[in-house]
Amino acid sequence: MVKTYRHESLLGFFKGMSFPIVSIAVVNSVLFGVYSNTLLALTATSHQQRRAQPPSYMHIFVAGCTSGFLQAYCLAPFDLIKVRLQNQTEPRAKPGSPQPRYRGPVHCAASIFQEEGPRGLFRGAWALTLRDTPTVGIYFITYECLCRQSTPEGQNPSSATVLVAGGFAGITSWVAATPLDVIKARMQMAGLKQRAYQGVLDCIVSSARQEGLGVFFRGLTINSARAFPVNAVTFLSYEYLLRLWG
Ligand SMILES: CN(C)C(=N)NCCC[C@H](N)C(=O)O
Repeated sequence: MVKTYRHESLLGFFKGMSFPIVSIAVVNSVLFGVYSNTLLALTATSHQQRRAQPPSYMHIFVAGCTSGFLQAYCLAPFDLIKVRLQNQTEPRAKPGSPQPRYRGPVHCAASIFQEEGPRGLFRGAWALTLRDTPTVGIYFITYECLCRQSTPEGQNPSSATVLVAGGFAGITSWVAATPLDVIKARMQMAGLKQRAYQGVLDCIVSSARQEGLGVFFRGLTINSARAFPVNAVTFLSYEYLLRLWG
């Protein structure tokens, strides 16, 4: 954080943000939409009825994994652009300093498309899918379990319960996701400077060989620290919007 601030000023912390702001709305719509509609298909109960007839944890896990799998493909191109922009560490445009490779998210998308074709925008998508499918299942199971434990039978959880359950759902799922999150980011950065990997397994094995097993927990603290507030607010918005419109 100190180096980023010194080297790139406060703006360095908001690198690559314009795209996730736009994309996270689309990705969350797919994430929560697929989750809720898969649960509807599995249990024939709508969001409102679920308090009275709570779905089984197996159904919640299956619905969560289904939504994790489908949202990963929507997320992949946006996530690639975010990672490429965040990993540009050249200082802000100073005369004489090397210019960053990408001028912004649109230029980044166009450059990847030109240099690597449309498939280039899905670099790391397989690692992202492996990361998100099981962990989004864990995400929703943790949320539903914590909500049920703190809410009387058949009632809606309070705002405080939703915030705490959502926050811990975020932390739990990101602890499980961090190892593949590290691999995903390496796959996305590969082919830029260092050699591209032969696949996810090659990336896992060579990363472990060169840097030891600790490499899979790089960024765990920061992932968990941000996951609590982000997902607390996400679930509160989800619950209230559905009650408003449900
Ligand atoms: C561990 N993973 C991948 C998840 N829990 N994904 C579900 C939503 C994550 C949320 N948009 C966030 O940025 O934390």
